Amino acid sequence: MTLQRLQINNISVKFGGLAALQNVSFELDDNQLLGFIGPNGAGKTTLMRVIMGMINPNDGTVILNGNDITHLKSVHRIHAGISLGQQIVKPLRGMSLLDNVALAFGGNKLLSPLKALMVRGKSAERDAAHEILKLVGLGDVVNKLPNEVPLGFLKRLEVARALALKPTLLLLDEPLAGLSKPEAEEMADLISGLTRPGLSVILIEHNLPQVLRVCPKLYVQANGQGLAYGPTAQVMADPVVRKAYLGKEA
Ligand SMILES: Nc1ncnc2c1ncn2[C@@H]1O[C@H](COP(=O)(O)OP(=O)(O)OP(=O)(O)O)[C@@H](O)[C@H]1O
Repeated sequence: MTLQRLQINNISVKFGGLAALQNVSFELDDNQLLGFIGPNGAGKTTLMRVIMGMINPNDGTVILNGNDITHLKSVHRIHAGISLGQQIVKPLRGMSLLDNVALAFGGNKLLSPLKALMVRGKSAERDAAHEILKLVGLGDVVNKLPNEVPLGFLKRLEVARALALKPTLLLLDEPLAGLSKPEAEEMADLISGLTRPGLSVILIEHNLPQVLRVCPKLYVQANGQGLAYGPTAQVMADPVVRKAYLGKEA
């Protein structure tokens, strides 16, 4: 199944007295790469967690392909085609890069991570994991342990693990953070290349030059509120965005 449409409708989230998200709305169709930007504390990660089912919103709905998934558990959202690459990479340190991906690959079929561990040896899954690692440029280091490779590789591994769940909607939370300029450029190209009919990507990033280079569409948020959404050039020309996000009007 491909992504027909993700609809975020008036989502609000409160953490105690703090309104982390206030009436946030946007839509995403298939084969789109949406850059999701905003200053620190804007609520970007919170919104990704709402889409992934890790946080229950106080108000609003998340609609996937016409179905209300607002209160669906994360595991069922994974089965429905949503996957998340997290900001802080947490590979299983005692396992090779290949096994890290093979394990995630089993995880899209099983409800229990423990059961997924038991299928990690299956050769079909290891073969598929190898293909995914090649896709993210890690084909030559599949047998290395996470501690033996640089952060740039671990960021790619996180993308590979998210891809192993066979998503139609991939959420990536700051995949360029901590990378050098050339590494960030390569990663941005990699992400842009992943987007195709059958896979849409939401890219949360602080690296504005790379976001502007590869994302045809942007969603901008500040202080828990959506500021602008649309084609990149149009959004970046919006005086509200320039003032609130970039700190200047012209
Ligand atoms: N579990 C939580 N409990 C309480 N407050 C939280 C929690 N998670 C996030 N917040 C607060 O909600 C606000 C939005 O945080 P969030 O991490 O979503 O922002 P962000 O845009 O992803 O920021 P950054 O770019 O710094 O990662 C912040 O003020 C943050 O401190």
